[in-house]
This record gives sequence, structure tokens and C-alpha cells, in this order.
Amino acid sequence: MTAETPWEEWDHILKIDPDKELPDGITYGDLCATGTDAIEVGGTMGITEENMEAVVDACAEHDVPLYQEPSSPDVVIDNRALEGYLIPTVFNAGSPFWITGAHKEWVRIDNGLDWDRTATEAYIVMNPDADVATYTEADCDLDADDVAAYAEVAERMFGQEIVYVEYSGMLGDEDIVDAASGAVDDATLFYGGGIHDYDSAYSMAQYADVIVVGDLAHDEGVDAVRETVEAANDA
Ligand SMILES: CC(C)=CCC/C(C)=C/CC/C(C)=C/CC/C(C)=C/COP(=O)(O)OP(=O)(O)O
Ligand SMILES: O=P(O)(O)OC[C@@H](O)CO
Ligand SMILES: [Mg+2]
Repeated sequence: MTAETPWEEWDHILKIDPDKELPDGITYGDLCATGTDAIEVGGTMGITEENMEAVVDACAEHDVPLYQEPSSPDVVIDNRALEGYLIPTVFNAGSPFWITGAHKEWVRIDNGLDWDRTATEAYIVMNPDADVATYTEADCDLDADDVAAYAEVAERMFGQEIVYVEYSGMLGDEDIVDAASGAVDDATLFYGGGIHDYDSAYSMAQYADVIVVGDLAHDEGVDAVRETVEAANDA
């Protein structure tokens, strides 16, 4: 990354899914102006280079750092508007493909990756009903001590700078996020899933360094997202 580890300064990320519509009357520019610290463009299903490019181009002229979060090597785009690439690796995936296999393929087929703009996110996927859990065959049957141990392994043994507790589609268990928070030292803890208002944002931001808000932007719009930014800044 240009500024090494910029996420250390963040409280809030807005994740825009290029496969989902925006509410009526709302533009990508409006979403960029919510006060979020960064935008991640990504989703699990229905992702193409074309819909990725369209969202990145629409956000490019606005003053917020833009990151691509690819769900597979074939949707990675080469776009100078991107500050960088946040590449998931799923620690509790059912297949090594989602831990290192896709990454190996990416490096094999792509000549000349931009390593200075590339970082990984160590995901722990917790909602068995989320597309990402099905897709990666994740073992979501984890207690707080399992999650804490994964988080510690990610940081201490695999040198991960970002640990991501992912409840995509549902609000997570505070005790689990608290345990993950206690298990990491220098790594930045991301939490995402089911944040829908000030209180749910605040509850998770007490433990996580950075909260990630996704579907709310597509389902409700900018005022709701702005509330979550306020909560992230207050916590
Ligand atoms: C090596 C490269 C370039 C890519 C592989 C990256 C990996 C391991 C991806 C697997 C995990 C994944 C699909 C991450 C994408 C981000 C994510 C978790 C989006 C949220 O997905 P959901 O909310 O479950 O799905 P939808 O909202 O799209 O239905
Ligand atoms: O869509 P939501 O439930 O807000 O989840 C956010 C993000 O963690 C998904 O990858
Ligand atoms: Mg989603």
C-alpha cells in the first residue's frame, strides 16, 4: 500500500456490492459522501469485471479511498482509481482453495502483480446462511475461543495485518467479536454483518477497530449509512 497500513486509521468501511442496485434517487457519489473512511467494492455472487469497473468508475471522482475486494482472481480489475486490493483468505474455509489456492492461481496467471497495492484480509466467516459461507464451505460452528484462536493464528503465525470477523447478513455475537479483539495485538480487527443503525454499529465498534457496512447502503440509503459512520466515530 502507498501509506503502508492505512486501515489502522479507519473506523468505518462501506462495502458496495456491484451486483446490487442502489435505492431510488441515490448515487454512488452520495455514498462516497457519507463520511466513511474507505470504500470496498466486492460481493460473493454475480461479480464480473464489468460491474466492478462500473462501480469503481462511478466512485473514482469522489474523495474517498477505493479498494477492490475480489471474490475470485478473474474479477480483479486494473484501475488506477483503486488505492489498492484487499484480498480475502478464509481461515475457516472447507477447502484450501479459499485459503491459498485461489491466490496461487492468481499469482500464476497474472504477470506482474502490484504488491505495493495488495494486502490480505484474514476472514473468519461466521454466518452459515451467507453466500460467502456456502461458497467457501466455511465451518461456522465456532465458539468464542475458536474465533479468538483463529485470530491469534492469523496475526502471530501468518503475519496477517487485518483480521475480519464476517457475519454478512446478520448481526454477530458481541462476545465473539470481543474475544477476537482480545486475541489480536497489532492486527486491525474488521467486523462486518447486519449493521443497520446507530446502536448496532456502536455495539460492534466497541470491540472492532473498523466496522464494515454493506447491504444497508443498498436497502436503506445514505442517511442510515451516515448514522453508522457517526457511531463508528463515537465508539
Ligand atoms: C485470490 C483472489 C484474487 C481472490 C480470492 C479471494 C477469496 C478467497 C474469496 C473467498 C471469500 C469471498 C467470496 C470474499 C468476498 C467478499 C465478501 C465476503 C462478500 C460478502 O458476501 P455475501 O454478503 O455473503 O454475499 P452477497 O452479498 O454477494 O450475496
Ligand atoms: O451486508 P452486511 O450484512 O452489512 O455485511 C457487511 C460485510 O461484512 C459483508 O461482507
Ligand atoms: Mg452481502
